[in-house]
Amino acid sequence: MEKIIVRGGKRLYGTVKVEGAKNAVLPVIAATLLASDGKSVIRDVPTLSDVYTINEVLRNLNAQVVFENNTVVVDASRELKDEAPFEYVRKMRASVLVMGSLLARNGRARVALPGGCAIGSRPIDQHLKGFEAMGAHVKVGNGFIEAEVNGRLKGAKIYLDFPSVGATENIMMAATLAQGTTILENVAKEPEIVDLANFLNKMGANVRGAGTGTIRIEGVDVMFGADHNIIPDRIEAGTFMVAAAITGGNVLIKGAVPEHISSLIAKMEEMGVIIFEEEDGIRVIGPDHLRAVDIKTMPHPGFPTDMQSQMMALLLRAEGTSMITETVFENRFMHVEEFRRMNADIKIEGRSVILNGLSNLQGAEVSATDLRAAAALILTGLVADGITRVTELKHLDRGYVRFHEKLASLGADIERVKEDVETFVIENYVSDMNA
Ligand SMILES: CC(=O)N[C@H]1[C@@H](OP(=O)(O)OP(=O)(O)OC[C@H]2O[C@@H](n3ccc(=O)[nH]c3=O)[C@H](O)[C@@H]2O)O[C@H](CO)[C@@H](O)[C@@H]1O
Ligand SMILES: C=C(OP(=O)(O)O)C(=O)O
Repeated sequence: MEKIIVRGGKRLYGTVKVEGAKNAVLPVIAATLLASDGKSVIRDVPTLSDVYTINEVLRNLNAQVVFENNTVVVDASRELKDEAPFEYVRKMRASVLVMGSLLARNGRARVALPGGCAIGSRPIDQHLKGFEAMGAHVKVGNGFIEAEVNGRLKGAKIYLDFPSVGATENIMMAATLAQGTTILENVAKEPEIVDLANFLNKMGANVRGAGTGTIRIEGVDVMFGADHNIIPDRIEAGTFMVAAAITGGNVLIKGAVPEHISSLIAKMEEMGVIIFEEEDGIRVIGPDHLRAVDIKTMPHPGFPTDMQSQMMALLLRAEGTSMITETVFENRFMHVEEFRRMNADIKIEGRSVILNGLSNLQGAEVSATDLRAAAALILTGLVADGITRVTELKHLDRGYVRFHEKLASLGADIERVKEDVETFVIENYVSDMNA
């Protein structure tokens, strides 16, 4: 079993560079399927397990994909297959993002139903509502969603009941090759939506308004491969900002874009963290005393749910009582029990968590329940007394590249090991005997 082992107590200093954004690169790679002519070259691609998974999905659909030196090259000019099987969708829900491109390109798409996951049930009804409004017949059965259209998709006016990131992206991709104009209302405004729109426009699409609440897409007849650099990962940047703050360190996070994380900067400043914008990134200096604050996760530009668990770790070091309310996912508090194993004074009340900071955090064996929980537990380990062992690293590898190495380069006492269960039991037995 692989584990990350952290010994708490080191302040972090130095510079760390942010990778390309996971949540931008996945839809962009899905969008390359729209090009029936020419190759797409996607740069600044992080070496995450999710990227390998989406590349496999594309290869399975008959696209040619090469991933080398942080660059993905896709040739989707051959005839594409229609189906994304369960083995990929199960590994990564974002596989469902190929549906819009396939439907637009082939007139048919069959994608395994994603099902629920550790952070909630995560339905895709808004994606499907959009496809149906554009003339597709959608059928769900035998664990698959099948969407089919007679001829081409037709532009439509679509209102999303919630500004879903995935639905905005999937419908946007489908609408690029539709006949006529699509007006998408109440859409997600995340920076990753803007990045996708920029890529689609380079491919020959006509998408306007990304980043606002309404997106207008004039359908085009054909799209081409294009060259694109992925935006920096604001959630990875935010995670290192918390790492600096929680340890009372001083770290320059290179490549971080302040405008993408203004809600996080505001909340950290409210807590007393010192933050400077520098030419090539954001500098974070952790103070000796942190103040408690309340946080509510919201769609962008509200506070990102993907930073909720890392901020929970930081608030455990703040003086006073904080409340975190999760409004985006209905079940994104699985990590709370793991924090309690580290002696955190924390409880769940409905969709909120109430926590009292400054309890004596203790190292423990904890299990990552999702990728941000993995990062949050490691961050807590940086300041806990003794040794923290974090397991279930497959979650971490979905969203962070060489996380432990980057923290070690800033001075953390951290390693990643393959530890068999027997050795661990014996070690603990010996240390218990010596205690
Ligand atoms: C690969 C990727 O980019 N993942 C991000 C994306 O996920 P994802 O695109 O899955 O998130 P959504 O914005 O779609 O989901 C937000 C909420 O809307 C609900 N919903 C969504 C679609 C739908 O058809 N029906 C419905 O009810 C979901 O269950 C959830 O409660 O945005 C989330 C919210 O910022 C982030 O946490 C994820 O990191
Ligand atoms: C929830 C996340 O990702 P995904 O939507 O890929 O599960 C995340 O990045 O925190």
